[in-house]
Amino acid sequence: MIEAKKLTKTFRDRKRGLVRAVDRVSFTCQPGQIFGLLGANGAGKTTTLRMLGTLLEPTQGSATVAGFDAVKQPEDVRRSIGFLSNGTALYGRLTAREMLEYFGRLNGIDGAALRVRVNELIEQLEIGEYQNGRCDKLSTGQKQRVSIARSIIHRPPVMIFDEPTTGLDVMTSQTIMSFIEQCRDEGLTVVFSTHIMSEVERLCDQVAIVHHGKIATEGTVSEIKQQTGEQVLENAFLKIAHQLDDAQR
Ligand SMILES: Nc1ncnc2c1ncn2[C@@H]1O[C@H](COP(=O)(O)OP(=O)(O)OP(=O)(O)O)[C@@H](O)[C@H]1O
Repeated sequence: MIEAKKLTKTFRDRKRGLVRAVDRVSFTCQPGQIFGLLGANGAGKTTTLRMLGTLLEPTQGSATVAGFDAVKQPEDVRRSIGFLSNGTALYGRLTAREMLEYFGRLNGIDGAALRVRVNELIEQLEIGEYQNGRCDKLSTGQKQRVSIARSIIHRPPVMIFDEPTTGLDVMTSQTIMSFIEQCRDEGLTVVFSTHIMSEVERLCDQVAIVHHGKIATEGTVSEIKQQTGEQVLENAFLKIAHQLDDAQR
């Protein structure tokens, strides 16, 4: 489970002064649920996910991830999560298989257990054909499959996806979305960020619309449509964003 309580992050920016990137964001995501953060560029999605993933410390507020406090127990949180963004790096000189073995060892898996887990992921994600190819020679889609396998090798109970399909073609995006669904079906707690409406419609059990660092509204996709009186999620999103902008003027 993930519980964010009034998570806040301010950055000191040379040009803009103090930037409140995330402003008192609270939400809960249960096991077997996909929670989506939907927002435009600069809304604060990545910063929120990075705080959950212990990559950034909140200025205020707190978060519990898989029962551990993100500030006080960062090691435990890191062991309990898989983090996938579209920039998740692979080491070019390693083969796909070596890459998975390497990350398995980093996560304390070794010997026969490591072989079994790597083989399982190679089969599940259809990496077999290019498992012995160097990562820098793989196509974007192939790399993304290896990145997925890498992020989940230690069987974390929580998965965090930061705009995982940005810049990918339709086929690769479909692979990622199916994988996100599979995580949910296996009972994992899944949080992901996106600005793509169709992904939210397909995947999210619960969605929060993030605008200028704040959660503007939260609910199921149909609740948000109903709230705004809009049939199309994009229109509902725009309406909420405009209302918030008007209120701030
Ligand atoms: N290290 C930083 N220093 C200063 N400002 C930052 C820093 N990181 C993020 N910001 C600012 O915080 C705000 C939120 O950024 P964030 O990357 O979280 O948004 P996002 O919703 O993920 O956007 P995108 O979809 O473009 O990735 C933006 O105004 C951004 O410029």
